[in-house]
Amino acid sequence: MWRRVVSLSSFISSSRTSFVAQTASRLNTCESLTTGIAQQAKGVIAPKEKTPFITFVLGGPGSGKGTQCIKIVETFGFTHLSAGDLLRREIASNSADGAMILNTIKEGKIVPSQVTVKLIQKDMESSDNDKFLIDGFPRTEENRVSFDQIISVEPNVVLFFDCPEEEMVKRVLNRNQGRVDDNLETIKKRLQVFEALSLPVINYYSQRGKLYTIKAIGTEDEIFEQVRPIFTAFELHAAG
Ligand SMILES: Nc1ncnc2c1ncn2[C@@H]1O[C@H](COP(=O)(O)OP(=O)(O)OP(=O)(O)O)[C@@H](O)[C@H]1O
Ligand SMILES: Nc1ccn([C@@H]2O[C@H](COP(=O)(O)O)[C@@H](O)[C@H]2O)c(=O)n1
Ligand SMILES: [Mg+2]
Repeated sequence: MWRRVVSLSSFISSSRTSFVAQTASRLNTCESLTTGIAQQAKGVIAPKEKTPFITFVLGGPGSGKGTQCIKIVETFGFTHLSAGDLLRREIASNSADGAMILNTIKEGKIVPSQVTVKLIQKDMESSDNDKFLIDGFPRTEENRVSFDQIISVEPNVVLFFDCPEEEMVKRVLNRNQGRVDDNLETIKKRLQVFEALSLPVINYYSQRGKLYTIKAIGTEDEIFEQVRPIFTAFELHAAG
């Protein structure tokens, strides 16, 4: 179904096969699609566009982003795209960028934005959902600008899991998932990168009124009770 719609979407979009155009085409029903496309091709009606609902999920290493994303997906039906997981998937698939990504992650540094944004874009475009949690992104100002240029959609919500450093270190060292960056040396570097490069992005969204800060201490359920009303409010808003 998605493949067919993608190929048809080239009729809708004029010069660039944008995410919005592809999303718009997905939102048409199969039946109305053929008629709609034909009418658009003749210039009778404008393409129906629906912008996806985007949540960026930010916080230091081990602050609990991935853990809370699982709960948000279960409760609110988002699609979870973890930038770190997408990069690890590239390493595992032995892609051309795999070795570069592995070295960057081991060093606790940030992978060039275009690489990460293209991976996010690919998963967004192949999803039937229009609600995305983009976890661990944007980590830098360069990430943010690159997303803006390539995907051209503003986030609706930016969550910031604010966790004390010593708690983050403790959680990462206990994580036990075999990650190459879960060691004290790399964690120290990741914390430095977070402070120097990610905090400015968090401040950027705070100034634009998009930031929701969660106190990321306590049990997983207690933390989720701070998250829940944010999305409930958006659901009510959409319904009302
Ligand atoms: N509230 C919590 N209390 C105690 N441990 C937690 C809590 N939330 C998550 N954890 C545990 O802490 C570890 C790190 O959590 P998680 O992987 O969700 O963090 P993250 O922010 O995604 O980290 P990273 O940026 O490194 O991917 C995991 O082992 C997780 O089970
Ligand atoms: N936007 C991003 C996100 C991640 N990375 C690299 O992956 C590492 C692990 O990320 P997690 O979100 O799983 O913690 C991270 O330390 C970076 O090396 C990135 O470059 N850009
Ligand atoms: Mg994570």
